[in-house]
Amino acid sequence: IKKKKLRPVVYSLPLPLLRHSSSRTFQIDYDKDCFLKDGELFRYISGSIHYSRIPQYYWKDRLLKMYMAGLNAIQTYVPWNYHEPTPGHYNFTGDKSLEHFLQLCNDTGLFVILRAGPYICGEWDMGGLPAWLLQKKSIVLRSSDPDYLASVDRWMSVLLPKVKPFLYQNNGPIISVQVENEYGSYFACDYDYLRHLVKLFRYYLGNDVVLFTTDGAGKSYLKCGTLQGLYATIDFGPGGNVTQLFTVQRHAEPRGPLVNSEFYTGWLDHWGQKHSTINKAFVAKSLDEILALGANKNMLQCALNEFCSSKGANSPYLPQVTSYDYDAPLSEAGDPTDKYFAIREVIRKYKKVPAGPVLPATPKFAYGTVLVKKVIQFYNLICIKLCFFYSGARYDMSFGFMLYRNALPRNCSDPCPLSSPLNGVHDRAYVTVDQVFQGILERNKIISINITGRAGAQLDLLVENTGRINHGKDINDAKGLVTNLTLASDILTDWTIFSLNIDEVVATGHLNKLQRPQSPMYTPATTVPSFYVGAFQIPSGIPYMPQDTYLKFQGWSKGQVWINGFNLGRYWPTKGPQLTLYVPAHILTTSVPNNITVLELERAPCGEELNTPCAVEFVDTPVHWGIEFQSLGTERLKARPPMVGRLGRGTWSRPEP
Ligand SMILES: CCCCNC(=S)N1C[C@H](O)[C@@H](O)[C@@H](O)[C@H]1CO
Repeated sequence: IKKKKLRPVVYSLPLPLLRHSSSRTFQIDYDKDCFLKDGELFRYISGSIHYSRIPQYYWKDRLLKMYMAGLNAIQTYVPWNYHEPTPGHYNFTGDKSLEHFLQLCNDTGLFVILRAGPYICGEWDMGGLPAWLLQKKSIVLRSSDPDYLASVDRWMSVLLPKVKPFLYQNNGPIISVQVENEYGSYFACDYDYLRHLVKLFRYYLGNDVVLFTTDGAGKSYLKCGTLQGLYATIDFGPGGNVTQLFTVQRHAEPRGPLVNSEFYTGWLDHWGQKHSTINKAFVAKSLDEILALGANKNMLQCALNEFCSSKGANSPYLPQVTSYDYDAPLSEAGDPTDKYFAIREVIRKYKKVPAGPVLPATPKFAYGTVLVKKVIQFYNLICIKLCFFYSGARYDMSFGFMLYRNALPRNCSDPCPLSSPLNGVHDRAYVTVDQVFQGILERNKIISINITGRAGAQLDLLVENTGRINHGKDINDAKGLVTNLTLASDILTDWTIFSLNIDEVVATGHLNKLQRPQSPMYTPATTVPSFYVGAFQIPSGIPYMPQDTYLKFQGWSKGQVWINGFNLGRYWPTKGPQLTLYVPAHILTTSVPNNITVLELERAPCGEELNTPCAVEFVDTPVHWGIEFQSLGTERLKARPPMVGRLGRGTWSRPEP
């Protein structure tokens, strides 16, 4: 039999990197209190950039801008749930190609400080831990819980072998790897867990790589966050006494380099709170003090975006906004700000800053108003094949919506109270009876509403996950109806649960083909969660088109939006402060009309009953500090005064461990 010629199996390996180990070294010198790179004193001035929040299309642009700022390193988180969305299934392709990102850092001449988790915080859903861990209701996250550790072991057996070829010792850019994240701020204080992680990281990465921890600049944090064999670093923002703050690090590390792993150049935003800003001069002054001490430092340099819905929340429950603007030196669109140039001038005092022009802000284009029309109410989606029936099984939809359906067990011609006595709506439930809107139940805020309907009428609760708590003891943040509801004195049971991945529905393009309302039960009410679709053509032949833009929802309430199937995230202008969504150019096209799909959950400013057309608007400047009063138009909240909070973290007092 003719031997079948075996074709070489070609793997899509990342760009070639010398895989063999080299003579390169990166170490800590405890005599000279510094890092040594190939035996020479080395101090890093690093900037945070989260590859998981930037389309691959823009990685090079952002990295070059960070390089031109004078940084010699970047710091990035690896969100576990970004790469293992369901147990045992991994994705490191496209915008998730960590290896490609690491190669680009290498090519750009930037070293990498890799914050490998398994927990990362980072205003990311559940701090990067996958929601499917919560299928074990009693799991103790970030501990020696055997089920948690088994999942961590499996995840690290996939991640760390991918990381190893990119270590500096192997001719890669990674000079150090962070284990866990601010563990000292967590209640468990489980040293066996940290020991387990050290063994795991050493097993896969070897004994040469510098492993470190990061904790708030307080002895109480270092107590449970540090471990022998992991170099202890701290984080603090501007406004403190840097010499005094570094004495805290010296409690854990009497010798070795001073390191601030998170110097806050801005701060995070929550829906309904004022936009956080920190004055650039304030930042520059503190940065100067830190660098004058010879310390190593990482700062949040590059703002980012939360496409899809991986945004986290803080406790007491406050979901974070879609944009990770953070008032960072590089904006969410990658535009250098005044703060960027102020920081660059400080760095110039301590090291050579690359000559040549800084890459300019990318051009933005205001494509103008685009009409959209209502095509289907959310509940009618259930009949589309993408729906799933979950007969009460504990299914924690990682992202998106769950629909809970029941029949009214009693006649509520006179209003009956529908309540969540144990505050178990996680996080917002849009309530209808026979498709007639009744109201909204909201975690921590609205735990009872009155509803009306005849016995046996169809009660629907569309439950929205607005982000899992990513910091502190409440990160076991399961979603859906996590405790019973009552209708008057009845406990409602036997729900039919639909868990719908809206991204999949939108990606089918089916909604954009719908020409008119799809159901005899269709009501023109503008207050039932509904999909609106539209399209707009960007003329071809115009140089440099398409360009970045921002999408504005004047008069809309709350929802999500997709363009050409790309999930741009949540809008919530009635809460603010973010009033526009960044739209990166690469999701737009000039060759065919661009599709817009809007899921408005509350009230649209348009429709038959209002006799007004529905529209959204593409503008060329972002608004991060406003709020949209439905009737009153836009009022700009006064920009927040520079925040000087404890540890420079703004007004948030860090929860004690
Ligand atoms: C209000 C609590 C904020 C918790 N987060 C804190 S302290 N931070 C430290 C944390 O390590 C980092 O990932 C970020 O989450 C940062 C805030 O941007």
